[in-house]
Amino acid sequence: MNDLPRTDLPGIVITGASGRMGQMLLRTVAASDKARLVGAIERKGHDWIGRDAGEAIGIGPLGLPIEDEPLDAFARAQAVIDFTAPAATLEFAALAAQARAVHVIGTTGMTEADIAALEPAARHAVIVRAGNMSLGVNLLTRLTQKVAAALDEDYDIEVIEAHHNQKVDAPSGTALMLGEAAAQGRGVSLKEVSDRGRDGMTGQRTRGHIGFSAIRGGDIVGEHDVMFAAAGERIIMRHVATDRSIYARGALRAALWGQDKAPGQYDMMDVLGL
Ligand SMILES: NC(=O)c1ccc[n+]([C@@H]2O[C@H](COP(=O)([O-])OP(=O)(O)OC[C@H]3O[C@@H](n4cnc5c(N)ncnc54)[C@H](O)[C@@H]3O)[C@@H](O)[C@H]2O)c1
Ligand SMILES: O=C(O)C1=N[C@H](C(=O)O)CCC1
Repeated sequence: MNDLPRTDLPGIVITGASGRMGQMLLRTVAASDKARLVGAIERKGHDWIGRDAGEAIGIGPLGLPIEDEPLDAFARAQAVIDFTAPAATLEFAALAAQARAVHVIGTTGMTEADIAALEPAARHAVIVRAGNMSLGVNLLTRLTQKVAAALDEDYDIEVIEAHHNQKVDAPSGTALMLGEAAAQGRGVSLKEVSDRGRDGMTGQRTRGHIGFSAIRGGDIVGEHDVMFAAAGERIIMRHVATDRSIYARGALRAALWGQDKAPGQYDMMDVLGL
């Protein structure tokens, strides 16, 4: 047990505490007057284990040591915010369900099989999962669906994303969310119309397909364009993230929103009422 003051505010555990998002989430929850930090988790063997989470991220002592036993931490939490990696997220889903804690999943790069494997956990606890937790991207997603529904296949849909050079998955979770929304708007299955990784003699573009391109470089936080390209005109809708706090604020909002919901799988559209 840590020596944080006990209050009635929902207790939150952050997994992947040393990561780019883990650190931003620790800052966001520590500064919030709507929740309190009750745990910070890293993988076994990480050199931050045992260090005070606040000192490790440079905001001063929080009285919260970084731990490597997730279930112990989840048992004293009302929510777990998890931006890590697919294998870790599957493990955390089972443990969060055991603890009946809301599991907010920001992790991307999950396969269809990974997502299906969340279902047993969602029978016992609330899971909120989204490839992007920001208000702006979720609005763009809804707009994309509406524009795709309004236009026919004379408009070629392309999703272009750019991220930092440490990102390990492509297309980004956000790009897939946007592509899925475009496919839904058109009334087609993304799986059947998705064009990824064009290279070499690809032949002409297939009418009705949705294309994806990924740029990786430097410290780009996250940029997404949805392009509707037709003869004589192009509509381009763009979201540019300049600070990871937009994702952390969305994740905290999801953790609080989930407190009185029935077990099941939800996304940020549910949280934001979009
Ligand atoms: N949904 C969103 O809004 C959103 C926004 C930003 C990033 N992301 C996603 O979040 C994930 C993390 O991104 P990042 O930039 O913070 O990556 P990162 O590599 O900086 O951090 C990941 C952290 O997870 C930790 N981790 C891995 N396995 C673990 C385990 N078994 N137990 C405990 N900790 C473990 C790593 O040690 C690392 O500290 C990625 O999938 C990324 O795409 C999603
Ligand atoms: O930095 C990342 O990694 C991000 N991942 C999410 C994605 O894959 O879309 C959200 C944007 C930042």
